[in-house]
Amino acid sequence: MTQLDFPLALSLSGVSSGYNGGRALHAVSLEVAEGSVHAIVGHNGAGKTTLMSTVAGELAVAEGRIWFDGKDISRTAPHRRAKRGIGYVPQGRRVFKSITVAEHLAIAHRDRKSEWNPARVIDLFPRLGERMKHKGAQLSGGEQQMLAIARALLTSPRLLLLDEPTEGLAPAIVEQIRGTLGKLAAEGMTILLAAPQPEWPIAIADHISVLSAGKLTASIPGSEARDDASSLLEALTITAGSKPEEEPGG
Ligand SMILES: Nc1ncnc2c1ncn2[C@@H]1O[C@H](COP(=O)(O)OP(=O)(O)OP(=O)(O)O)[C@@H](O)[C@H]1O
Repeated sequence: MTQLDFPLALSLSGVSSGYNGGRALHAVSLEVAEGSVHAIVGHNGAGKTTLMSTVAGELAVAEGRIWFDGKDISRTAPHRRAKRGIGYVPQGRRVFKSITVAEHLAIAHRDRKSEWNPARVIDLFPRLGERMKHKGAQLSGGEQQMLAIARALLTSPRLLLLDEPTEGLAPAIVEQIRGTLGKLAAEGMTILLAAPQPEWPIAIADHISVLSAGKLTASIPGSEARDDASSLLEALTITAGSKPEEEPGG
């Protein structure tokens, strides 16, 4: 699939954002076609989380515009973006330690008429079905990640944002998460995900972009990356160790 074959689900135009008046993201322009998987790869500190939380609305857009489903959501509050169909799986998972898997799912499943329900997410992640009475603190990292994705799916998103969903997980679990995301993508879910390296996303991505020091420095179709990932790896190598630009007074 090329970016032009399908309508756009998400579009960023010259988006900058950051912390304490400074910028960690610099004029990022990005298009995610409906039903496609777009992977953002970049080293630690490249700005992946900043980008994801800006799209989710947790971080304000300082410059530029974000469109979702053809509407300008640049100033839309996070809960309204969620209502419009943006599901966010943040880095670190944000699973509650003291409540059970069943309770997490019940809380997330607010809209009884939605196309996703606890039975459907358990179908996708059978392991969660076996851990329903376990509290967040008793879950492994992989189970917490599954729960974080399940919780986002229960909001019936049309765009799923995943920030480093395989961070710290064993290879077998990474494979499982990749398989599940591939399945969701095959069912038509639009996915924007962030990862430090292209290794695992390359198999499912329709498009891969490199983020470095808050700027997009390379962007190629997934099919091209699967044939030859050298340009991506080169972009990552060139930018290894580069630091985000300091803003005066930032
Ligand atoms: N809460 C914060 N306050 C101030 N600066 C921050 C904050 N969070 C991130 N930064 C800075 O913004 C820049 C981008 O960080 P960000 O977390 O977006 O990168 P990342 O690519 O997600 O890295 P990682 O892989 O380590 O999560 C870094 O220089 C980081 O130090």
